[in-house]
Amino acid sequence: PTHAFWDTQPVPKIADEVEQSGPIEFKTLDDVRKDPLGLPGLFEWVEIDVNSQTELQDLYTLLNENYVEDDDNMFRFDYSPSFLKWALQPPHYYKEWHIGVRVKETKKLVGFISAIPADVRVEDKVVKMVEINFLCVHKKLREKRLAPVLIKEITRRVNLKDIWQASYTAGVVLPRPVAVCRYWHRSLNPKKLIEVGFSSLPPKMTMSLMIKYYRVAEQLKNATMRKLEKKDCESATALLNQYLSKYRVAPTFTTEEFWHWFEPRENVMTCYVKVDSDNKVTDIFSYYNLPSSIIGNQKHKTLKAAFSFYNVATTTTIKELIDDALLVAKKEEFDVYNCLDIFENDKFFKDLKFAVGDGNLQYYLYNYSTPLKHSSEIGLVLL
Ligand SMILES: COc1cccc(CC(=N)NC(=O)c2cccnc2OC2CCNCC2)c1
Repeated sequence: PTHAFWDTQPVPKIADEVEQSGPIEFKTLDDVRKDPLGLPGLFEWVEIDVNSQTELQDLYTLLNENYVEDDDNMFRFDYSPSFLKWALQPPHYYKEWHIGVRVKETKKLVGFISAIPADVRVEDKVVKMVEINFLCVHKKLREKRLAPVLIKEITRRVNLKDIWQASYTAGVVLPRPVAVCRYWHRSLNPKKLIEVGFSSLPPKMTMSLMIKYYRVAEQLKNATMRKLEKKDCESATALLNQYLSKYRVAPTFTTEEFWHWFEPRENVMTCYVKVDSDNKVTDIFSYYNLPSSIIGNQKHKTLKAAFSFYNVATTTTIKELIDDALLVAKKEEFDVYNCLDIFENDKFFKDLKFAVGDGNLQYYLYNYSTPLKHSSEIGLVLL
């Protein structure tokens, strides 16, 4: 059976045509098991305490060695410990939602899944939900049906907090995508990208021509853009929430949540703003730092990648804004700047010399049916 597990879950069938948006099943706390799901005898459930350096390091190592790879198995995401701590501890997080599976005897961490709270509007309804991320089973334990157990256990623990919906992304097609998105890359260090096999030298192109072609601007188009500061938060949050209201699927942020997600954090989050004469934020660009291990390359160990986060252009154009993001990312020594074709991103791909990637990223909602969206109707970014 293609989807032995997913056909048992409250998600729309692949072929479903839905009209109205809304929950698929209705359960109450009484319907939720109070005890953890059963695990095969060798394994035990643990809570990963991301405030513990050693447990955070265990999580880092599990993901560094066993998490998502590109389709050609040349690269594997290499989330840093400080990134993971940031991603897992937004306001109102629960430590119970940082679930690990360890081998009883050796205490080796062999599985993980996480949830964080998020208010996500779907069409005209704000849904209290969680964002599921970092589902990972050790390479040596694949095909043992561990992932369905991790998914059921995180679902149970989220339900215990009276939350019944979730959002998640995956490179694979499951029942049933809310949107199918393409990813696009903008070379910043073409020489290295060609050396590691991320990009190839087009025919008739020389390396020096390639370097020249991808050279970024010398100066910011928006000369007054500067790093976000705490004093900007109120107006930046209002600006972002207002901007996101035009998308069919988008989060809403409190000022506290905004500051957690956008405060500049070295090697994790970069956020620049432009303010008007009243010191109100009018434009924002932001990206997160997600390197990838380069599998089997002796000269280069790591691909430095910036991933576009949330951007708002009101006194400039999105093209000029992202041009400035590229300049700052180059200055921060990133090799590549990655985007999905969500928001209005397809307006700048060509002019800013992005190249389309070789895969798709699907967006999903759990226990919530809604008509399929075009990628440009998505205003939600998962880490
Ligand atoms: C270049 O190194 C890679 C290492 C692992 C996977 C991929 C391909 C891939 N799967 N890319 C994405 O999912 C992706 C491409 C552009 C923007 N965001 C993305 O994913 C984000 C959001 C979902 N969680 C992972 C990071 C590339």
